[in-house]
Amino acid sequence: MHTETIVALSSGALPSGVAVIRASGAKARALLESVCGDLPEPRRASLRTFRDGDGAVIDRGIALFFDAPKTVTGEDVAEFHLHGGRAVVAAFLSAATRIEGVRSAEAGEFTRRAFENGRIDLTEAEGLADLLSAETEAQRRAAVNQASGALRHVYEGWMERLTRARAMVEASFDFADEGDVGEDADAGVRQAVDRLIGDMKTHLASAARGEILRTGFKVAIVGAPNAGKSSLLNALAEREAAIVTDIPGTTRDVISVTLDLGGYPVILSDTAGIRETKDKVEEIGVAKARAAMRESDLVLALEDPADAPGPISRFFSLMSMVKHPLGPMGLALPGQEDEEEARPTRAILTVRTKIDEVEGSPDDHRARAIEKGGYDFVTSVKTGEGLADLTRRIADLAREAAGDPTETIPLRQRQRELIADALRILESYRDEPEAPAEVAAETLRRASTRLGALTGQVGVEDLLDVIFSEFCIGK
Ligand SMILES: Nc1nc2c(c(=O)[nH]1)N(C=O)[C@@H](CNc1ccc(C(=O)N[C@@H](CCC(=O)O)C(=O)O)cc1)CN2
Ligand SMILES: Nc1nc2c(ncn2[C@@H]2O[C@H](COP(=O)(O)OP(=O)(O)OP(=O)(O)O)[C@@H](O)[C@H]2O)c(=O)[nH]1
Ligand SMILES: [Mg+2]
Repeated sequence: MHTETIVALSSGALPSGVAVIRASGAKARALLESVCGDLPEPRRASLRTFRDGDGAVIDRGIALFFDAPKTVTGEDVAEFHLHGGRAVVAAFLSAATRIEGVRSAEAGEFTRRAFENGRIDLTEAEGLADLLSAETEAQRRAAVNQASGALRHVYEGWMERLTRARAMVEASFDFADEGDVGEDADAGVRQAVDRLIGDMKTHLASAARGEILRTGFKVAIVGAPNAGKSSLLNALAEREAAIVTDIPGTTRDVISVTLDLGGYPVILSDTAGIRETKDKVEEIGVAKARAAMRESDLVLALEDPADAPGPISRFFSLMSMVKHPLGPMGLALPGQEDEEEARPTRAILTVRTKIDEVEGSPDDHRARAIEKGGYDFVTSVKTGEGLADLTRRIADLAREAAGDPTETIPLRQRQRELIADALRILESYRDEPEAPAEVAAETLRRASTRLGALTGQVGVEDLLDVIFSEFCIGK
């Protein structure tokens, strides 16, 4: 139990309509009594005049008292809803921290107390951090799922199964000279551990998809100089993010914008036109373009009507630059199956740009261009043709790659490493069936400390500072 009471502004930037100040700890009652003149009835919004230590009025607002232990932090909690002016909040915080035993909260300290008092586990705290930083609908849905205990449930289930297996191994010490009983128990434990290994592997594999919710679905726009790459980026981003000129070789650096497409975070990168060049700056740009292509989940290969090679030859020359290409049909190419840690979707879409420069009715030349070249899309930033279709396709691919946000698990590196560690240990148990029971018990114990660290049950003390500093002050 903490002796100090913490207080902070929990609502957003000032000025705001209403500012919410929270306090947590043993002095929450004293704070309420001092500021409001009385202790409001628990869990009822009460209108009060807030006064400082000298009795001067700070503001008139709503006060709330939540009595421990069934509160968000597990401690007594006070809330004050004030008018959201900078000076109002400053005066209130200064009056509050003048009370003995009350100090300003550090980043994430309310959540940390909730964790330390067992109100939430570490995966739920991490889910809350994700919820606060969620910018798209899919990110929000995944985060609220995790903050509500979806991962906790999975990891506690694993822990329970492992604990049962350990109990049986430890019990088998006593059966050492009773032959049959010990062997039956041993077979049961081995089967249980095998199943656990299988479930953990499935979990890690589906987490690889969820990672796209964290990093964004990466799309690289590539093509020859002047193909209309920067124009397309600007059109999709709906702002002038990249310089556009009629001079081939305008773009040198990779220019990225983050979009919300159908609720999925998409990072769209404009790159330098790829060509042989003697210009040192442009050459570096071309190298960066190739790197961006390799790191992307989707490549948009652009060609304008002046481009000679045509989409198919270009497609095949692009393939040699992409690490794990999937054809436009989503088929993996032979000998280039995804590595385990690689992202599931890699695709190339060919785009014919500047279709407005071609004579004829829009419908005619779309039909002609698709027939002639087999482009996936024909577009014009002048008329807007094809842009909505292209955007929809990118969003679809992002959704396919990331999976359903209520099921995908955007694991953190910390979690992935702990699971991989526990897996390695369990596999070493599996692979040494002749090991003495004492050794087996020790191996399983080591695996269980890794699983315990996932939910924060064990061995995370030095990690907590890192995890909770991710939050803002007041959370
Ligand atoms: N004004 C305000 N709004 C807020 C918060 C807050 O602290 N203050 N929250 C801050 O994050 C979130 C809500 N989270 C909360 C989670 C648990 C409890 C709580 O008191 N739980 C008890 C009692 C449940 C009950 O009475 O039904 C419990 O779970 O035992 C309160 C808020 C979002 N909105
Ligand atoms: N008519 C027409 N012109 C376009 C279209 N898209 C781009 N352009 C023009 O084509 C020229 C090149 O466009 P950019 O977007 O700078 O081309 P880029 O591929 O980024 O070129 P680099 O950065 O040099 O590789 C500019 O003059 C654009 O105005 C289009 O859809 N229709
Ligand atoms: Mg450009």
